[in-house]
Amino acid sequence: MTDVDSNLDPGETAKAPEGLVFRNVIVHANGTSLLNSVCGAALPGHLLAVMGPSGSGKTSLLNTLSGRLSIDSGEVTLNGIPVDRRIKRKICYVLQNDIFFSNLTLKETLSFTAILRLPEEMPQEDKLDKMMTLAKELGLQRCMDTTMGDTFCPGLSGGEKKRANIACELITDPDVILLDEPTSGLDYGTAFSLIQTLKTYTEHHQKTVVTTIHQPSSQIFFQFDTLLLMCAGHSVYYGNTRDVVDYFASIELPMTSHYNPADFILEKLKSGPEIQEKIIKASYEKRKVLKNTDMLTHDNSLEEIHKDFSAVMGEERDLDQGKWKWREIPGKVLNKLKRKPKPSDTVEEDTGSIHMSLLDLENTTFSRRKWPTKFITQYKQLTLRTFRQSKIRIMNKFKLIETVFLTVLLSLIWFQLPRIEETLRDRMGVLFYISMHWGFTPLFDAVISFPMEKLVINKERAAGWYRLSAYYLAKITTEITLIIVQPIFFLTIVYWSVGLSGPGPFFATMGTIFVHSFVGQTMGLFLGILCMDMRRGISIATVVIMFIMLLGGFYTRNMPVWISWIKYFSFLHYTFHALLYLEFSGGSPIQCAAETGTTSSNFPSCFEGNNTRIPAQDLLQFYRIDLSYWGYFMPLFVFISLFLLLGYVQLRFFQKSK
Ligand SMILES: Nc1ncnc2c1ncn2[C@@H]1O[C@H](COP(=O)(O)OP(=O)(O)OP(=O)(O)O)[C@@H](O)[C@H]1O
Repeated sequence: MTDVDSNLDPGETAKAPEGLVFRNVIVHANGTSLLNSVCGAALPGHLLAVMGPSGSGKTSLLNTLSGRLSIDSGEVTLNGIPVDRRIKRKICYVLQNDIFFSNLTLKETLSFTAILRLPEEMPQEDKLDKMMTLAKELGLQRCMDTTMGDTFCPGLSGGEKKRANIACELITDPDVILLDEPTSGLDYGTAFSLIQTLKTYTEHHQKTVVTTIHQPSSQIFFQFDTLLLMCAGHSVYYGNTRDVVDYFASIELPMTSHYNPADFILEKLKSGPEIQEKIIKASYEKRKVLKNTDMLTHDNSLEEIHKDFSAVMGEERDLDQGKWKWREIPGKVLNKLKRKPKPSDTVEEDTGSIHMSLLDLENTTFSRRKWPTKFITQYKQLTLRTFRQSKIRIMNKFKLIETVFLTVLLSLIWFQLPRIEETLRDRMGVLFYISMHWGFTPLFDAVISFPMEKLVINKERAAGWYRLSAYYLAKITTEITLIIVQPIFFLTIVYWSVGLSGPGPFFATMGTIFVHSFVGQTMGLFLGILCMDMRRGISIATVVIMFIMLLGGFYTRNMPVWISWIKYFSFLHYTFHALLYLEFSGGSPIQCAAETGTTSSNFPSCFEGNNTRIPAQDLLQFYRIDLSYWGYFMPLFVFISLFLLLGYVQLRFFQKSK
């Protein structure tokens, strides 16, 4: 029997501790030591603040606790169970930056999150009820119809956005909530109110909350129950927040009066290598002294136990050498570590039933599934969201003005082109222009769309909200739907104003332009994914467009044979030739050029025979349109499949979501 076992009361069984416990965590990345033997614990109903100077390892610790950074040695457990892939889902991580789609309202953002992140089995009304209750609890009910906004368009305030960020994570009812500097960028009043809301929520729902914090005011500082101080990757203090000043005094670093304790601590931690070394050394000394005392067996106050925790957990080697193990802590001590009393007996209120139903679901299918919702739900929701977000980019009033302007301009420039040999060049020009415009506009739109969404998608993918395939498919369907509206208007007017072939070829031209725009869009998406940076994407897209345009068949009709194969890489070549095919093989015939002293027809059937009209076959032959319409149309589908596949592979395997 171990020393600790002998302290167990009859009938009391040793249990694993509740909450998030981390012991002797060592983490390296790229040859740098990020965390050195870091210890601490976050208990249900308590707010744990992680403080330290910039670069001390606060974010690294949160990344480790959330499972985004792997540990080299040590242990992280939740309710006694090592944090693995499954347990990771019970931990939510509120990132420092509030990353949202700016065009959506708060209500749309939260509804989308609730529907996607809550289990499929939960009725949609319950999901939305839960979302509304949470919004109310976080004080967001007044701004539900405000857009999220960004630097360019105003929307939610900094504090509201932060609350929204927290709400998106709390919606799944996680056991542990990790927050990276939730008060950064907020004024004192907003920061204080946010921490208070967080504290109430933590106590009310008995959540385990760990938050990093940078230079809090003394009022904010004392809202935290427990404090973990970091210095150069070491945990130099873990214990009750109120005791930290005494602790510093005990290591001969007394605080002068009228000082904010948080400022005092940070000042000390930043005041040079000597003091830092002293603080780090003292923390290890303290652990050594405390390890031999029987601190877990006497009737300590919770605060004392917190202090003892830090000492005990710092001595993994001793634990491993067999004195006693964490899971063998006597039940009577554990009871002290358990829940704080709830502030009221009616805390569950109307969330209770939803909370319960969620727990029931947790224990059934939900916990066994990789994704909270089915593919079809994800696809539907993502399509709706992408539609709302993208429609402002693709269908804004400037785009509409541009389309109307070009429609009028083209209609006037080429108005009712006579079907005569002299205007063949213009006829080709208008068809080339149409192909170019409706290929390159979606290409450019798509190039910038992925880099714009990158941050949101990476955040959501890292937290496992949905399948990448659902997002990718939703993105493509939405954008192509939005993109084809404008060519319908443009073509319907320009085609008849110019006087192109006729009704049959009109519909075929429309179909060809749709598919052509789709090629442009998929190519743009691929380039956007490849670059993931708007400026680089646009530069590369410009070069690619020049290449495609040059080889499209309008400028380069007599290339040297040895290089002429290069034109097959230009999707514009196929569309342009398909449109020429439709134009020349259908509609009323083209009149031969009038014979004058200086000019004559280029077509033998005109100048050798007595034809006054150019046979369609001669026109196709003259412009080297060797394939049928379908022969030019089908390669466009090959381009679409290729770009879709390459884009997906790039996103899936080469763009990390962390
Ligand atoms: N992946 C990495 N590879 C190498 N070094 C890293 C990596 N991540 C973090 N670091 C380094 O580890 C140290 C701790 O970084 P961390 O972001 O955890 O600090 P922090 O306390 O959160 O700082 P801040 O308050 O400024 O956000 C820093 O010196 C940082 O440069």
